[in-house]
Amino acid sequence: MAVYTDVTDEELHAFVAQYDIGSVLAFKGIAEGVENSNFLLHTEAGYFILTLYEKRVNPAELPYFIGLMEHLAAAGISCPTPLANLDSETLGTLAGKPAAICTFLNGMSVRRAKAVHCQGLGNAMAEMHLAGADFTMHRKNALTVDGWRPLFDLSQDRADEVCHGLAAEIERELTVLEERWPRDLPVGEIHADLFTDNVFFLGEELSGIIDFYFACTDAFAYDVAICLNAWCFEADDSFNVTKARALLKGYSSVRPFTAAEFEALPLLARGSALRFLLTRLYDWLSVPEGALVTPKDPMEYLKKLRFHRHVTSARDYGLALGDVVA
Ligand SMILES: Nc1ncnc2c1ncn2[C@@H]1O[C@H](COP(=O)(O)OP(=O)(O)OP(=O)(O)O)[C@@H](O)[C@H]1O
Ligand SMILES: N[C@@H](CCO)C(=O)O
Repeated sequence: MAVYTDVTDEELHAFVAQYDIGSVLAFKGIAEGVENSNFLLHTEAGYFILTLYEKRVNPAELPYFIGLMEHLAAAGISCPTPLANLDSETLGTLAGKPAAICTFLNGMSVRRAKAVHCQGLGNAMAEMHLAGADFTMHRKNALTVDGWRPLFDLSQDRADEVCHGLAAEIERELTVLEERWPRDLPVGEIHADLFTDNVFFLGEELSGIIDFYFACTDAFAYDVAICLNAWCFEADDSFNVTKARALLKGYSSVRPFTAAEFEALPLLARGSALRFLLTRLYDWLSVPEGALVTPKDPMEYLKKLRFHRHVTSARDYGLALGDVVA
């Protein structure tokens, strides 16, 4: 469950009174999510999401996340828009935590994405990348190649409890990726956690993107690689090239890939698989006794990583050089 902080009626009313959204009609905690406390807020002006930022979000980075959502929303991207209060501030304090109220987005995440959803995702991701081009703030990606080894150090000794030989396999992979990681690809603001639970659809139409709290300044194609992993594998771990082709076509019809991005895609997909393997491995080994959270399966990402290791070209993902590269 993701309500870590209790908010009293008095605190809530005083907080909402700082905004021009009328008085509170209803307020309830949202169970989904694990990072922050989220509440559905109904006021005389409509529905909103109230978020209290919990300990894994660095308060110093909130202006970047809030600013990026504001910027993208103003550019026409369907993402939560932070509301400014009567003092023109988008970030306040509630129950001792940094807090913001954002617009509510209609739609639902899909349990089983179809190719048409992947195509819509590709379109929207490319539009988001283009819309971020004139955003002036930047944030280093803490979870790219330079951050993986320190993260691995935290789990290395116990990695083989999850799978025999895992520590050695990760060590070999890290060595390869540190050596070959591409550093000269087109960069900009990326979402970096565009999993199915963060994308809403109304039927087959994409209606919104949420949860920008891993967003950072990094290679656009790395965001694409994250999505290949999160959207294009089936429950039996097989890769669905039809979905991948739809995702890549959807993306490149808005923002064509460069030749360097085409070349780098298999390596970026390996790196992205390793990134989620490492964070999941850490979380798996760190679940406190009796905790209610179910950690996500690190092995899913080991299997994805092994798949990409055998990919020799982005053609294997259904991307045709002649078709899409500018
Ligand atoms: N702007 C929004 N409009 C509608 N629903 C939203 C919005 N923001 C969040 N939600 C709802 O709240 C849930 C949790 O939000 P979110 O994924 O941002 O939380 P989190 O704790 O940061 O998540 P995570 O654990 O995925 O990092 C979402 O699954 C969605 O149901
Ligand atoms: N999307 C991440 C968790 C939240 O960042 C994962 O599936 O491992």
